[in-house]
Amino acid sequence: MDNVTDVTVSPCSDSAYIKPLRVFYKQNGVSKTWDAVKSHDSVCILLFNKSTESFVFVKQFRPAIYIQKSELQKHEDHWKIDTGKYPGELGITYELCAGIVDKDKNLDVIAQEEILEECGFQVPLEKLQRITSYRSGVGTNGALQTIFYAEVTGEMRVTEGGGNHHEGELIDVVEVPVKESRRLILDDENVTKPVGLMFALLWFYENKHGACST
Ligand SMILES: Nc1ncnc2c1ncn2[C@@H]1O[C@H](COP(=O)(O)OP(=O)(O)O[C@H]2O[C@H](CO)[C@@H](O)[C@H](O)[C@H]2O)[C@@H](O)[C@H]1O
Ligand SMILES: [Mg+2]
Repeated sequence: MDNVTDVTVSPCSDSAYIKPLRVFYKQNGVSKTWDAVKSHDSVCILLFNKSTESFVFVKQFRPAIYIQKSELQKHEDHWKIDTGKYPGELGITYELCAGIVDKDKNLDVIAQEEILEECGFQVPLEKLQRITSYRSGVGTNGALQTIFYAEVTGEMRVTEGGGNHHEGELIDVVEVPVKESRRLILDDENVTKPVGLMFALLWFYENKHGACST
């Protein structure tokens, strides 16, 4: 998964996923500009495996994280990244199972599909608990992310998960015991993770303490 080579980077103006835009506006009569990215909303799911008393997370290579942690070297109309100096592991994250809202379906249905595709669990819709929603960023991308919680068991696992291979998705499903989650994931700044995952763990510790024996 972290065997990432031949990295080149170019400007992007025709994406199916994001639209970089410049916003011109007046605030209290003062002219201003702001550069922002319009993108899809998303859903994510905190999965708790009752059979193993573990959280189910996904690990994957995230190009957006990788380029932030690397140095871009200009080459004519594009950039290169020296993967000897900046190995692919820099872009590996721990995340909640998640997906973009790019279909005209209810959010819980999209969440259900992502759980199956990425983690291999068949979860009935009524088992999905909507926790809340928040803005995933405020500076450049203010897309809405809705977070769900679902308890699963070993019997609900129908595939290995791993993402949609036709879309090139390469995902490792990792189970982290609740007892070790604070130390392994939450407290360790060397684990690259989005804030939604940290929020989800704190929400669980506060609201689902009785869901396991810890
Ligand atoms: N920018 C992009 N460039 C190229 N291909 C892309 C792409 N975004 C998605 N894809 C394609 O769509 C596939 C499915 O992606 P998902 O629906 O699982 O969204 P993802 O979890 O990556 O990000 C979603 O969920 C995370 C986790 O919360 C949010 O941070 C994020 O904004 C949201 O897109 C990817 O495997 C890839 O093929
Ligand atoms: Mg995803």
